[in-house]
Amino acid sequence: MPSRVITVILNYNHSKRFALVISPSPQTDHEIILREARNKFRDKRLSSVFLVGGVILAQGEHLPELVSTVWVGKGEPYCGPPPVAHGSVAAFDAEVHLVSLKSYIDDKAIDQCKSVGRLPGVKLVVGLPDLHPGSRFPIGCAIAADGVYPSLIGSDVGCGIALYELSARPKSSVNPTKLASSLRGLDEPWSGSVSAWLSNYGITRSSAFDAGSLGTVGAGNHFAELCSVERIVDETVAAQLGVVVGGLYLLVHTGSRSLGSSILAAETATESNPYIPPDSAHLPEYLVEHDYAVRWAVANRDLVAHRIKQCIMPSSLDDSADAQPQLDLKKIVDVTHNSVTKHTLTIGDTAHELWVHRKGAAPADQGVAPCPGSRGDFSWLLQPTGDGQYNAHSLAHGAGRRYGRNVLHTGTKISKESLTNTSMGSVVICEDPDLLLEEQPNAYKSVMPVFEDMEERGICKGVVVLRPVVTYKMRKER
Ligand SMILES: Nc1nc2c(ncn2[C@@H]2O[C@H](COP(=O)(O)O)[C@@H](O)[C@H]2O)c(=O)[nH]1
Ligand SMILES: [Mn+2]
Repeated sequence: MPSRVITVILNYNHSKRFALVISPSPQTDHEIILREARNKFRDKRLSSVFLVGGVILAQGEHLPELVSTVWVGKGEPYCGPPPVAHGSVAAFDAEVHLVSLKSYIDDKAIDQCKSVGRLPGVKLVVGLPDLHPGSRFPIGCAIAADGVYPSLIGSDVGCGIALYELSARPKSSVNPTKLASSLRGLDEPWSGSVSAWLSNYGITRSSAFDAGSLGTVGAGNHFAELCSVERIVDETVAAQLGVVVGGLYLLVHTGSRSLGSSILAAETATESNPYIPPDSAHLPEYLVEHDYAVRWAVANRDLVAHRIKQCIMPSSLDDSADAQPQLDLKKIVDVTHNSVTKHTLTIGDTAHELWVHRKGAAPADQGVAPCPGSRGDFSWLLQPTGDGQYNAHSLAHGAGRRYGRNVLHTGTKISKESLTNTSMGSVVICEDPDLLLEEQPNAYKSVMPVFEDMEERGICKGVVVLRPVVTYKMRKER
């Protein structure tokens, strides 16, 4: 078993806790946990190790694979959270489906899918062809369970990708360098009324993240990309969407920024992967927060698009003077790829009402979904097909990472110029050198096999192929 990190909590005082790395060792996990706990908590009397629900880890035993939190005590009864549903930490094996013949899939991601399939209540795990390992749970994956595991959705609740029309027929030919230089001020807080913008999405609450973050792309894997149409594969669907050759479009990939992390942090304050059973009184409370983050993320993508249009096609409209600012460009599609939603799925011969967790998976029951490749590859618009049973009503949300971020800092040095000007003729704006390197096209799998794997499995067909023109990540203008 490779090294793993667990949280050790003092049974009678939950504010006392520490992270423990357990590496392969001749000692048992029981011995290692007690030795370290006695040291850290300065109490030689510590003698018992509990798993969630009060199950005792016996002397000489190793921890079950999926356990990430333990409580240590000195003989008193267990004081941690109640047992998980089904009353046991022993998990059941779920079905694991992989949609991949051609796409590269890291073994670690498959192991993560199998581990998740052993969590209580999980009935089906679908690894899509963009599947790749996450720090704890797989990405590019849909997980159907009786109840909800907030940690499986990740911290960026509501993250997704939307496509907007900037211009159906630009007046002059598109010049990537000129367009790139017009994208300014996008990392600054927006000057308009964030509460008025949020009210367009039915959001009347406010958060500490509204003023500084709403309308900004955010770092990491997020991006805004101007694209042209490379090829129309399905004329009928493209016409329904209003996507035409010669048009200029905008893909926006961003989420709920720190709002989503704050929601996950609240759920995981005492346990790193809590389970909310379907009949729990907490489930509706959690869903209120989840839905808030999902709507906030939609509002965020729209505001990023609105600001980008203002940069490229400045109008007389001054957002700071507008009492009720509105999205002023046509949105073609918007899909959320980190969320949980309810679906009916037949497992074996039985139909189940299940919560489908999508961690980097596009819904396949809401019409056309974007599948971005990378800033040096094409992006696809996909029409879902089939009955959604094999793929838990989900599609790949992108090409998926091929290499972890650290790997990209090793090897031959690549010039800034070759990273900011791609082989597709597009321009990249990213003034953070680390991010520029970590998000380079080579970091991602090729999108074509990802698309072909899904098409061959009968879960989607191609509609439009988009070519990147300018990819905006971030500027350092302050
Ligand atoms: N068209 C572009 N696609 C990109 C870019 N950077 C990443 N990607 C793709 O998006 C998904 C997003 O996945 P997430 O897990 O980070 O939400 C990723 O799998 C890539 O395929 C880009 O600059 N342009
Ligand atoms: Mn995302």
